[in-house]
Amino acid sequence: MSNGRKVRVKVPASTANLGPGFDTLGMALSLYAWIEMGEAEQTGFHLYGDEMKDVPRDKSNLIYKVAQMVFDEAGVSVPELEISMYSEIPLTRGLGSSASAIIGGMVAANALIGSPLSNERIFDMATALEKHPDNVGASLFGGIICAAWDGSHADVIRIEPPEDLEALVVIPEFELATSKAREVLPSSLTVADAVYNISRSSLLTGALASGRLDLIGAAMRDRLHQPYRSALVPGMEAVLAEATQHGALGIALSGAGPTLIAFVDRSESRKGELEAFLTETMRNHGIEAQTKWLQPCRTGALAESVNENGMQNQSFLDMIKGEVRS
Ligand SMILES: Nc1ncnc2c1ncn2[C@@H]1O[C@H](COP(=O)(O)OP(=O)(O)O)[C@@H](O)[C@H]1O
Ligand SMILES: N[C@@H](CCOP(=O)(O)O)C(=O)O
Repeated sequence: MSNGRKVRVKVPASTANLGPGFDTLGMALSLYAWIEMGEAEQTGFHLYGDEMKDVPRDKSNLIYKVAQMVFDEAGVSVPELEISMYSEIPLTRGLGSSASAIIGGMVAANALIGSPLSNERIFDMATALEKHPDNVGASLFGGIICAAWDGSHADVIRIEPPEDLEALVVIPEFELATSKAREVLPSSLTVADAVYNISRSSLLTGALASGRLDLIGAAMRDRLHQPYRSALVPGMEAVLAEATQHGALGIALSGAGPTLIAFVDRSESRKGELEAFLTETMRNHGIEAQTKWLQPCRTGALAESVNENGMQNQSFLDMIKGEVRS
């Protein structure tokens, strides 16, 4: 029998790598997915929004599967679930939709059974599934994360994003699966390229931690993945080469792409020029792309009970309408 308990989780999107920090640096962004989960007598899904149209509505759904992993880990049995989800995070574009689904599903499932698992355990379980800690860390902890995965455990440091940092994402219309964008990577690198990336990744971490926005442009350069992925994203090479001349502090492929992410100083006066440059350059290469101004998101996935003490008793859809309007 269902105990009637329900939880809701709001989980942010993320951008991984930030240029040189391949599989280690990530940042949460102000673009969200909302998940409601409750124990049920029969499993059912209510998926809303354009991004959810091709997502499975049976027990093969990622949210259902990760919830069962959490219950197994905690030693409890909750076989039937009612799951609602709305997401504004585009799928397969390099903004961490799979990581947000994994983290959102795990955090919701854990909250539903009284939070027996620590966030650190959830981080390890999510990283084992996603295979790299950069997106899942950002969606779980918020802010900027630096993480290292040894195959069974991820160590992580969270950095508070600099106050003045703002992001412009350029989201091409086409999809690019992370698995496909990993297939084009070389199996080995020269020491010179490894040093190039280690030094910039370290510099970028230091620059973000100390608010040295002036160093971001030089620090975001990469020789480990972007040169190999540029053939998959027409226009990317030109955009990466020239965006800093149009007001960007720095620019990178977001995660495995095809989205590109430019960082700007909030007070930058050439934001319109940058947006026009990015859109037109992509269009000149045959790519239509949508732009969005986003903020670094300082909080990670948050769960709250739906019915407890009369709090949060509005319907999932009414809650979404209020959240997305505001
Ligand atoms: N809410 C969700 N429910 C089920 N599967 C999802 C959900 N969100 C994402 N996914 C899965 O994750 C895939 C996208 O992951 P990936 O290729 O890593 O790209 P990205 O994480 O950058 O959006 C989707 O094609 C889909 O299979
Ligand atoms: N470090 C990974 C990040 C993939 O991010 P996604 O948002 O594209 O899933 C990589 O670069 O492959």
